Amino acid sequence: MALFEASQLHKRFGDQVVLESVSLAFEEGQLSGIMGPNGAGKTTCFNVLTGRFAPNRGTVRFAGQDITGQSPRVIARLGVARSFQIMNLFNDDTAIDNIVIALKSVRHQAWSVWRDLGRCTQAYEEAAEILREIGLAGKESTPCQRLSYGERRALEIGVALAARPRILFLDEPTAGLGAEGTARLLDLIGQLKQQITIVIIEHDMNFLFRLADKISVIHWGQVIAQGSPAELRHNPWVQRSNLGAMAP
Ligand SMILES: Nc1ncnc2c1ncn2[C@@H]1O[C@H](COP(=O)(O)OP(=O)(O)OP(=O)(O)O)[C@@H](O)[C@H]1O
Repeated sequence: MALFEASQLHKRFGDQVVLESVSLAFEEGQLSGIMGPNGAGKTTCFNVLTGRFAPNRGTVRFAGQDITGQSPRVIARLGVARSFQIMNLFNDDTAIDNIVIALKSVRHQAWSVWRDLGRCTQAYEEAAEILREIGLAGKESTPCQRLSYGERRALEIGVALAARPRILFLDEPTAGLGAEGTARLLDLIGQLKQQITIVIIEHDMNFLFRLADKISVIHWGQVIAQGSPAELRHNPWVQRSNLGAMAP
């Protein structure tokens, strides 16, 4: 059984059907990619999978449990983390404080404990370890707004990892990154995929084809193609979109 499964999801906004019937399965330990044209419904799909919107029909299961229509908070607590196209960081706080605030051990504490965080060395050690994992060792005390754009994108992933999730959803992680930043992120996510199940929406096909174990193409509110990068290379739709050339 897949770690995370969506079955026949249907989502409409008023009269506009965005997801007609989308079924997806993400296997534990794999990196799954989602691609498709602009406006195809990829972010809406993430929003339904992670609880921001309830589907009109269909089911979502995580680790064998039906989580359809549960709130983002409940779903996050079960071990599902996500990042957004637009970054969600506290710009005035340091890199390490952004991580500390998001730590599972800290979030579950009372506010009085949070105020005493300056003395909570264990939380800071855990956060420093996450900063090392995402390649930001040495930037602990740097205010978030003084980090480069690429460093902030990495920090956002660190914030998601701070919840120690079982599955991580990343919405267009390369957005706004140049070639060098994208190459660094490729290395980072390549390392993270050894430790955690990851699902990525990505427009950068080269990036996705190099990282993903499996890719699903969403178009017209449905999954129109699915397979490994090598399998997708032979898919007629992918070939027409001139994406097949990027498969290994
Ligand atoms: N909260 C909402 N209310 C109404 N319509 C919405 C809402 N969220 C998304 N939509 C519509 O759903 C459609 C799909 O949008 P979505 O952002 O999911 O596509 P996408 O595939 O992620 O696009 P992109 O690749 O450009 O990010 C769009 O027409 C959008 O306007």
